[in-house]
Amino acid sequence: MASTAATAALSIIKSTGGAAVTRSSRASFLPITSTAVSARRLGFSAVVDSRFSVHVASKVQSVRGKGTRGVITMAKKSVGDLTSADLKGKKVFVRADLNVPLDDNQNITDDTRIRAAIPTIKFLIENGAKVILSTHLGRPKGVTPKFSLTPLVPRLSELLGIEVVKADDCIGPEVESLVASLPEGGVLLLENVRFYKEEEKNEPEFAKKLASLADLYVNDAFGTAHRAHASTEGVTKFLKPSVAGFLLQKELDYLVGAVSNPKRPFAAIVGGSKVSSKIGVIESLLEKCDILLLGGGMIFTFYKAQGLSVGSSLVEEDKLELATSLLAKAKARGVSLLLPTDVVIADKFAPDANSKIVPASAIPDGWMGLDIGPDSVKTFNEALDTTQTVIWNGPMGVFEFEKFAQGTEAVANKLAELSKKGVTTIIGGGDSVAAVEKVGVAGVMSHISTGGGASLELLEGKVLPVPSPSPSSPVKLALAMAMAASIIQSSPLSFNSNNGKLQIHSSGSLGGIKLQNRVSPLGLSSGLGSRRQSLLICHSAINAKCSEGQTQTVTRESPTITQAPVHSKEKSPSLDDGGDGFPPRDDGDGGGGGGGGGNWSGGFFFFGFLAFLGLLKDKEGEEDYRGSRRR
Ligand SMILES: Nc1ncnc2c1ncn2[C@@H]1O[C@H](COP(=O)(O)OP(=O)(O)OP(=O)(O)O)[C@@H](O)[C@H]1O
Ligand SMILES: O=C(O)[C@H](O)COP(=O)(O)O
Repeated sequence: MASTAATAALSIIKSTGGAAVTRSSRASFLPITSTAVSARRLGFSAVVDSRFSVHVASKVQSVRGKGTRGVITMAKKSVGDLTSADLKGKKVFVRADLNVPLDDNQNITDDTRIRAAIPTIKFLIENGAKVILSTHLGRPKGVTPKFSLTPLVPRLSELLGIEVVKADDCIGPEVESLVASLPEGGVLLLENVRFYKEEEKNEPEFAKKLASLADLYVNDAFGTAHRAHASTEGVTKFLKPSVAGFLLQKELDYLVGAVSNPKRPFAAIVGGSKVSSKIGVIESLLEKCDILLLGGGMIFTFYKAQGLSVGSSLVEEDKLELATSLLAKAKARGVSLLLPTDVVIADKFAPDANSKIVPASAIPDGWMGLDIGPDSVKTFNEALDTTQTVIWNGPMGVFEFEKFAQGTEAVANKLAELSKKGVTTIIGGGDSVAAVEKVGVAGVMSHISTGGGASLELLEGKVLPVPSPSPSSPVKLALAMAMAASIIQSSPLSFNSNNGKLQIHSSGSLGGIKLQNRVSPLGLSSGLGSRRQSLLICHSAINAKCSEGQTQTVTRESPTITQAPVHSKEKSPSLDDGGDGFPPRDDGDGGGGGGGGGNWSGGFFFFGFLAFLGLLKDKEGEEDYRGSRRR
C-alpha cells in the first residue's frame, strides 16, 4: 500500500518539468532496490536522488539495528504514504506556507510558494480528499484587510485547475458550513490564520477548533516549519494522522539528508551581513563540512579578531572572541576555513561609491569592505572545484549594489557550473536565493529552499516542530539520520592562525586536487578605527529592504524581509517551485520566486527613512517572535 502511494507521489513529481525528469533519469541508472523503497516509505523520497535514498536506507538499517527511535513507525508519515482508501471523502487540513509577496495593488509578485504547495494539494484532491487549506500571510496584528488571502485565490485556482472556495474566517460556523458543502476533490482556503493571535501563541483551544474541521492533517509549510504555532504544531495534537507534505519532505531530504550525509568533499559557503546571525549555522557546519568558505559582512569581524584594520567595515565588536573561537574550532576539527584574501572596498555605503580592490590586510581608514575580491573568488573557485556537495547561505557582498555584486555572482555561477557536473548544490534560502535568481541560475541548482528562517534552523541542527504525531516525525528521523551519518570521517584540510596572521594551509589533496596555498599571511596593522556611525548607516541601509508590509523570507535575527521595497514591483527571487520535482526549474510563468526576500530595487534616497521604519518594524516583530519561536 505504501509503495503504491510512493509511486503515485513519484509520478506527480515527475509529471512536469524537464529538470525533474533529468534527475529521475539519472536515478534510473541505479538499481531500484528494496532499500530504496523502504527509504521512500520512511519519508525519504527516492525521487530526490536514488543514490541518496539508498544510502539513507542503509543508514536506516544500521540505525534500526541500534534501536534508534522513529524508524519502525514511519509507515505513514508522508502524504505519499496515504492512498485513495485513506483519503477519499476525508477532510484534510493542509497547512501550507503561502506567505507570498504582494505589491501595493495586492498583486502577487512572486508565486513560488504557491506553486510549491501544489503537488501535495493535487495529490490529495486527485485521491478524493476534501482539502481545507490554511496559511498565514505576513504578520498581521488582528484582522487586517491587506493581509487577506483573497488575492491568492485566482492563482491557486489556476494552478490547481479547479475553483478554490475561500472562507472569510478560519474557524466558526461559516467555515463549518463551507466545509460541510465541500465536495470530494474540492479546496476551501481558510482566511489568514494569523488574524487570530491564538495562532502564534499556539493556544490549544484555537488549535482544537482548527482541527475540528478535518479528519487528518498534512503539514507542507516548510517556510513556517520553525514556528510552533497552532496550525503548524498545535493541531497535530488533535488530528491523526498528521503527516508531512511533499514540499516539507523534499526540503528535509536536501537540507537535512544531504547535509548530514553528503558526498564528500563537502563545502559550506556562509556569507551575509552578520556573524551573530550565523553562529549556529557555522558551528553546526563546522561539525560536518570539509571546507568552509566565509564571505559577506561577517568577515570583517574575523579580520578584526585577527588584529587587522578593517576601516569602517561592518564589525560586531562583541563577537570578536566568538570569531576567534570559531577559527580555533575549525582548526581543531581540521576543517579548511578560507577567509577572503582581498576585498572590494568603498568610500561610502552606496551604489555609486568609489571602490577599489585591496588585500584584506590593507583596508584604509574611512573605507569599508563591501565584497570579496577577485583573488578570493579564484581561491574559492579552486576549493569548490574539489567538492561533491556544496551548501550556500548568505551573499559574499552587498550584491544589491551592482558594483559589489561580483563576488556573490561568481559564487552563484560557480555553483551552477558545478551543478551541471553533478555536484549537489543546495541554496539555503534567503538572500543567497535572491542572488542565484538574479544571476539566472536558480534552475540548475540541486535544491533551493523555500524557507529562510526554517532552513537556517535546520542547518543549525535544530529539530523543527513539524508533524510530530508520534515520536517518529520525519524531521526527527532525519536528524537521527544526521547523527548516524556524523560518524563518517572526512579528510579535511586545516586552518592555521600563525602569530596573529591569517593563513590557510593546504594539507594535501582533496578530491584528487591539491588546494593551492593561495591565502597569504596577512600583515598585522594597528589603529582599528571602527566608525560606529558609518556602520550604523551600513546596517540601516541593509535593513531598509525590510521596510514595510508582509513578511516573506526571514533571517532569524531580522525576520521581516517582505515584499520588494519602496514601491518596487521587481521580481523576487525564484525558489524551488516544488511542483515539478527536482531540481527546481524556472518555468518562466508567474512571478519568479518567493521566500528569498526580494531584490533590492533602488530608492536609495530614502535609505535613512526606510531604515528607520525597517528597524522599528523589525523591533516590533522581534518582540513577538522571540516569544513565539519554539513555544
Ligand atoms: N560586506 C558587507 N557589508 C555589509 N553588508 C553586507 C556585506 N556583505 C553582504 N552584506 C549584506 O548582507 C545581507 C544578507 O545578510 P543575511 O544575513 O540576511 O543573509 P542571508 O542568510 O542570505 O539571508 P537570510 O537570513 O534571509 O537567509 C545582504 O543584504 C547584503 O547586502
Ligand atoms: O516568510 C517566511 O519565512 C515564513 O512564511 C515565516 O514567516 P514568519 O517569519 O512571519 O513566521
